[in-house]
Amino acid sequence: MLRLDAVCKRYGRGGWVLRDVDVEVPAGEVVAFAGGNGSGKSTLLRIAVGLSRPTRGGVTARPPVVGYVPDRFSPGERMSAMAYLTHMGRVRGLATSVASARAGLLLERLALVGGREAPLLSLSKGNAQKVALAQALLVEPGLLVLDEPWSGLDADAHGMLAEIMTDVAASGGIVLFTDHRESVTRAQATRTYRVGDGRVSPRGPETRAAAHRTVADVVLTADRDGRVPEDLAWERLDGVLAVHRDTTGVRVRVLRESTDALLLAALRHGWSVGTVTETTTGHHATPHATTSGDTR
Ligand SMILES: Nc1ncnc2c1ncn2[C@@H]1O[C@H](COP(=O)(O)OP(=O)(O)OP(=O)(O)O)[C@@H](O)[C@H]1O
Repeated sequence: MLRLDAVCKRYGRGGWVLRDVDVEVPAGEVVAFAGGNGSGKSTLLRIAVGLSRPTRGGVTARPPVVGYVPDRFSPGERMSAMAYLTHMGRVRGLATSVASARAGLLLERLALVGGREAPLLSLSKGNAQKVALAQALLVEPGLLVLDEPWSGLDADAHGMLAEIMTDVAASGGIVLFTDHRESVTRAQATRTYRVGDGRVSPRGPETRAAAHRTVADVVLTADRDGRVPEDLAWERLDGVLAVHRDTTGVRVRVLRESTDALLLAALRHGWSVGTVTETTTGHHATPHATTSGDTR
């Protein structure tokens, strides 16, 4: 649970950026804040994580472990991604060996390009973004806050990011993120708020259906007769949240309501269905249905 109560914010003597913002987020939710440039989204996130103080009102029930990825992470540091993350892990209370093992795993999962020993200042925007994300995940966060997290990330990392967000929510954490694209907020969030004119208001049908969302992890493999299936732009199919390709096939996380359409498309393109595992994201997330086997 995270609560923003009657939060108001102005910078100095400027106009009100946020006025009387009331937001209550139960554990297990992925919440999007959509709004135009300068509407106050970043301000809202900084208040939620505790980096900025509201002029009036307050934030209560913030989970103790917070991971934050700012909209821009451009460290002018010569130290490498590994050294930086290990150091940040130690700052967050991890032993050096645990911090460096965790850093290594995260950089591998996020597929940092250019090598983990490259100086931070030499990283591209997208790769720096991956380091910022790894930093936020060094200790499993109860609150993960991401400011425009998709900007600059490549397609593979898009899928991975969506998967990470779902994982945090599935283990009872809260995820807050901003994006100005409605298609993204609709696909990724369990509830969406619109930020504009200083106000933050709930939006869209997903808000009402929010509390528990069921997703399916679909494992697809090459057909048994050895025919090589056609690769699809899985990321573009309806309801797809994450895509992970490996040598044996592809794993796709998809909203339950879009699972049948995804399976149909896969079968039509020569894929074989390995397993379909459903998980409900929400407060008490449990895997609750599994089917397996060749469905052909
Ligand atoms: N530190 C600051 N000092 C003064 N004004 C600020 C500060 N940070 C933000 N603002 C102002 O507050 C308003 C909201 O900015 P904010 O960065 O929160 O918006 P945003 O919705 O995140 O925008 P964008 O989508 O362009 O990143 C803007 O008018 C901005 O100029």
